[in-house]
Amino acid sequence: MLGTVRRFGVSQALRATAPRSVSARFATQLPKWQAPSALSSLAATRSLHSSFPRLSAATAEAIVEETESTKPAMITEFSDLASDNLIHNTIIKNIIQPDRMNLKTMTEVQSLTLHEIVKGDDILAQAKTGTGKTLAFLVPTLQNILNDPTVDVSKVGRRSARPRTGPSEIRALIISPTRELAEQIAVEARKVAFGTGLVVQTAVGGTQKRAGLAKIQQEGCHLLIGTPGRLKDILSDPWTGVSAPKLNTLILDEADRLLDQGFAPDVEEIQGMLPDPTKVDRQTLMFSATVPREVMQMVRQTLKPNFTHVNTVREDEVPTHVRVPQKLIYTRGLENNLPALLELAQNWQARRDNGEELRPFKAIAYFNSTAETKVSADAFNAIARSSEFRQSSMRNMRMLEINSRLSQALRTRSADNFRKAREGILFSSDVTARGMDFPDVTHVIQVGVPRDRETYIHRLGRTARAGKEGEGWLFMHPAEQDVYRKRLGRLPLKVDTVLESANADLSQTFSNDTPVGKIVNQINEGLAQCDGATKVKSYMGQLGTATGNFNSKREAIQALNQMFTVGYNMPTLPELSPRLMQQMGLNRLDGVSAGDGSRQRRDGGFSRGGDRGGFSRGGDRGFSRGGDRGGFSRGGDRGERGGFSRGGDRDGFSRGGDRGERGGFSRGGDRGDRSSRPPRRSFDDDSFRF
Ligand SMILES: Nc1ncnc2c1ncn2[C@@H]1O[C@H](COP(=O)(O)OP(=O)(O)OP(=O)(O)O)[C@@H](O)[C@H]1O
Repeated sequence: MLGTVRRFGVSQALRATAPRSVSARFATQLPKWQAPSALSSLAATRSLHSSFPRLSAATAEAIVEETESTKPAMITEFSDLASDNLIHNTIIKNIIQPDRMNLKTMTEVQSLTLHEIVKGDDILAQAKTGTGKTLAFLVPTLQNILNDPTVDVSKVGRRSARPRTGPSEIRALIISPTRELAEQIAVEARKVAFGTGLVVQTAVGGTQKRAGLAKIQQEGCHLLIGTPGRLKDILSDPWTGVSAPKLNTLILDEADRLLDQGFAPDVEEIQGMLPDPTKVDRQTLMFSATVPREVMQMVRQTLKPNFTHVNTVREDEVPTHVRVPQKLIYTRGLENNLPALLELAQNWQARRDNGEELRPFKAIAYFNSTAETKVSADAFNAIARSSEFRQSSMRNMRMLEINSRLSQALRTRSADNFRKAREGILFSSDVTARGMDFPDVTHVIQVGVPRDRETYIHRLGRTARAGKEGEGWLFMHPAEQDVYRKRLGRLPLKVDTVLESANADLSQTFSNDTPVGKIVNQINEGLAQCDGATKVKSYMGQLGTATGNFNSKREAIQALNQMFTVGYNMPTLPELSPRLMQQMGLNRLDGVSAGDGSRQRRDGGFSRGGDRGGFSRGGDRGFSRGGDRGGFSRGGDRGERGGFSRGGDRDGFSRGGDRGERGGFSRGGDRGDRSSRPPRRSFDDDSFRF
């Protein structure tokens, strides 16, 4: 991958040119400003908040070793940040006041980066998911803007008056890989900046560009937060009047994602639109829970040579929270995934009903293909509408769906509803895998082996945040075993056999007399109410994932066919066009249904009720057009990536006509240079569609 990324030249564009020494401080090389006095308060802090990731013993030891008496003491309490005017009183109040953010003690990553950022250093910060990285970069960045004498916030507090800022007053820019994350960061930033006069704005895809621009023009902007596509769009368009000639700080949240080949070209272009770093000094901050080795080199080329590397995940540590139990469920077939998911929810609820003190079941189920997300959400929604469910103790569970195929309004609504929900399941693609801070998620369930280790870690990180407990589950077909080992490496997953329906033979007929039979029948009824076309899309979507994940293509096809006929109860398999079969290397495989889709059309196409199957809506174009996206097409947002091939072939690989896409299988999308990486991604790949 590095080779590819280097070709894009991001490092050049990103590099600040001020002369620097050549020392980067790494991992446990902790802030030089740490003084021994901090350790007593440290111990007190930890005893108060034992489960929250504060400074670890190893860190503390390292701190003692690294201590230089000339450096200021490390601060661990937000209230102490007022000393030496380090952080503006208004910001501190916003953070600590009970009626505001109500936070008291800084997390490890916050303590370890604050001084360095205020000092103006470039930083790479790696800390586990849910440990407060957002505030770690927001607080000092907002403070730095306030410290800038050319920033005018003199009209603060006067109701009608806005501070004197225009669209060209942007001092800091935060790039986020997803829209939802950008919005979430903005909400947090506005809380921190409240009453300071600093103006925070967003620029994210899927929203009305004109309305967003008008807001920036009317209200001005000091801190802009956005997604790569929209940022590029507005910064490159002279008619928007939005530019950043005084920009001093650039922040890449989920930095490894933004430096990956999918986003790197956009990030590079955005850099090119910012002031020349030889003329306007620029600080660059990178934050993520994961920094794979490949990206590390890229980071080094990107940051100033003496950047500070704060890594709160020890080298010898698995970068998932030890306190998150992670369970591996082998499923008999792909059709067992949904029954197993329902059983998991029911088991939890039954324990609650029996008086165990458990939090309400609030889960995110991650799928590797968008269409599978939809089928699953549709089936569970149908179940939730049944009278049996509505009379059960699970009746308050919300069944929500989020993926890039939904309009931005629906995505936002789903995210908001899930945030507010006390209990429920969010059926999600990877659009929520990074950074999203949904409160009180008790379970993260990953259906199928994810594309890479980082994805596993970030998805898992949606639970057990800010010191809370949580569980991780991975549902996996036995034929994914090899890829599981290669891709995920060392992780603390334990095989669990508690879910009976995961191993049931679903080709049998079940009576409602047994718990498993009841679950299977509920799922069957739910799936029976799903659109046949959606099921075809799900098959097609999973075709790419399964052939990439399974030990062999033959096993993948068998498993998919079984899921389609037995699980989805569809009588005829989707036909694959000769061209598609050739491209996927499926030509000589038994079980592949070759054709042009006429069988599905003859049989009734997109009938509701799920018993007749479906194929393509319009004429004889094969699987889907851009809008349908039956698995291979791409579409939706600007800035999306991935998919299969480019070039709009109508046998199922068409692009959705969106702008700014790149990558994909045919264009080096198999990351051949990441030898340990999975070569394939789902064809209706969602995590590239932000
Ligand atoms: N010092 C603190 N004390 C208690 N809670 C905190 C503190 N700082 C942040 N939080 C809360 O912790 C939660 C997680 O924070 P945040 O979303 O910034 O995590 P993150 O490290 O960025 O996670 P991810 O890697 O998933 O993006 C948020 O709800 C946030 O409000």
